[in-house]
Amino acid sequence: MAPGRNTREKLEELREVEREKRAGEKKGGGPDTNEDGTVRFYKNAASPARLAALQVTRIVRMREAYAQEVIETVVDSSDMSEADRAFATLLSLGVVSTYGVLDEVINRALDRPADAFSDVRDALRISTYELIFLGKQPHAAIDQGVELVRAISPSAHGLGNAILHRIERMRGEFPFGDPNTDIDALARVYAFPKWMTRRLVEDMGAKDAATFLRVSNDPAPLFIAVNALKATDGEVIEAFSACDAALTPVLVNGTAVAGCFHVSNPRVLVEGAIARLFEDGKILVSDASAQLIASRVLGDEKPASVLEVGAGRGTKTILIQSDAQRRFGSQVDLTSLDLHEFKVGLLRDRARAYGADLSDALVGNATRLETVLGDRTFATVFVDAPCSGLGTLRRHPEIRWRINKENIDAVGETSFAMLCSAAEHVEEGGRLVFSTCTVTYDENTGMVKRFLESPAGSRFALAPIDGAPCISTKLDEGSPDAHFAACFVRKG
Ligand SMILES: C[S@@+](CC[C@H](N)C(=O)[O-])C[C@H]1O[C@@H](n2cnc3c(N)ncnc32)[C@H](O)[C@@H]1O
Repeated sequence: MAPGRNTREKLEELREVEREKRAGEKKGGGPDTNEDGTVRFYKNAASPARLAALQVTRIVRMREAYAQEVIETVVDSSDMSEADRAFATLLSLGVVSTYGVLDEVINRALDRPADAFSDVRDALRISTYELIFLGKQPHAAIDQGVELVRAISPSAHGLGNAILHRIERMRGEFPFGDPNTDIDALARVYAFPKWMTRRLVEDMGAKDAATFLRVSNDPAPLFIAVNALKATDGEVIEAFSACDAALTPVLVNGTAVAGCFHVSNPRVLVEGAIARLFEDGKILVSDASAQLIASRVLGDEKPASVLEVGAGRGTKTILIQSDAQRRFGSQVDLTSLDLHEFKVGLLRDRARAYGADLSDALVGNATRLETVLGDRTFATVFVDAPCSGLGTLRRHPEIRWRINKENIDAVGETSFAMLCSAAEHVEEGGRLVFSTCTVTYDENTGMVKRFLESPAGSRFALAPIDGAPCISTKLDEGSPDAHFAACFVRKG
């Protein structure tokens, strides 16, 4: 998860910021904005796909929203042709993922970076993306860019024209250095913040970091999990093959994950028979690495009680119960906990819909679990920790520009405190499983080391998973997301 997102307070705060920005930009001659965040454009000749991308990227910027969610409301539900919807999606995701680099390029073309206020920048980013990252013909990209500027601020079209021509003249110099020797140029090529690129190279080594950066810009593959609480694998495979869609079993790090399948054609999910599998709670969408980790939480023997900390909206809760059903023939006694009441509400609804039993679903701060649990202990405690989410950038391309070093440190502190607090609630001989969906050393291997060296961790030993010290899935072409998990056993 991206740090600190999705709370109602945060949304309210963002709306307030947006109202203020709207008032400020209006004074500066900006366009009228509707309540849903869309802009009322001035007369222009920009193509529908580019205008839609402008709406999406502006809303993502102003509301700090996830691009995929805005695309669903602005693009997917529009009456544009399929080709236009695809182009609008390509532009929207491209712009939000390359945001900081586009701004750097635009700034290089400006005498003073403040010369283009934020609404005009939204328009310029689209054409700059087309020129720099899509290698589009200058004629079309610049003409359309000027129209986008006109749609936002008719008086700024001359400025827009001048800036885009300057960018076109400098594009041969991009990435302004040799990516093989200059880390800032490497960051620009793959559109990552420079500090993050340096950190990834330090943590992973140059070769793995370059693969990670490259693959993070690919479209995310689609995986489903068969919910063994409601369906069999055979039934689901048959339903897909009746729709002419093959399901491929998935190996993650060379290990088979029961009930996990790759879907090669995402469009098939809206087919009647497949949509019904979702409605009936027989399948759910979940990354294959997340499915692998959920299937390793319970260990070889059915535990008498399980506590899941950081349960969120309950995807892994459902997967854990589905795994218990598959392997032990019945569900486990499971208590879940999350900080946010609205997530716990969603978890309860989803658990019911998917047939997953909950002994309890608690709201509480897991850095101080004793305030909610007293001295209760469990045979297995699973901490699905909040993290920087860098392993999931293909699904949330915009978050790389929202995270900073301080966020990563802060979320790491929360995660460490959750792990130490959870350790107090593991029975003697019990399991403590820790997982993240990120790749930084401090949040993964460094966290394991830090925990084992801490007073809370001194009573635990690292227990291998599938013969390895931990699960660490790496990004590669077509691979699942990069996740991490480690398992500790409480010494007697
Ligand atoms: C990686 S996400 C969980 C994803 C979830 N397990 C799933 O499978 O859908 C981490 C979760 O930790 C929760 N969290 C963050 N800080 C917390 C805290 N101090 N106490 C309890 N939960 C917290 C977040 O609300 C978030 O839902």
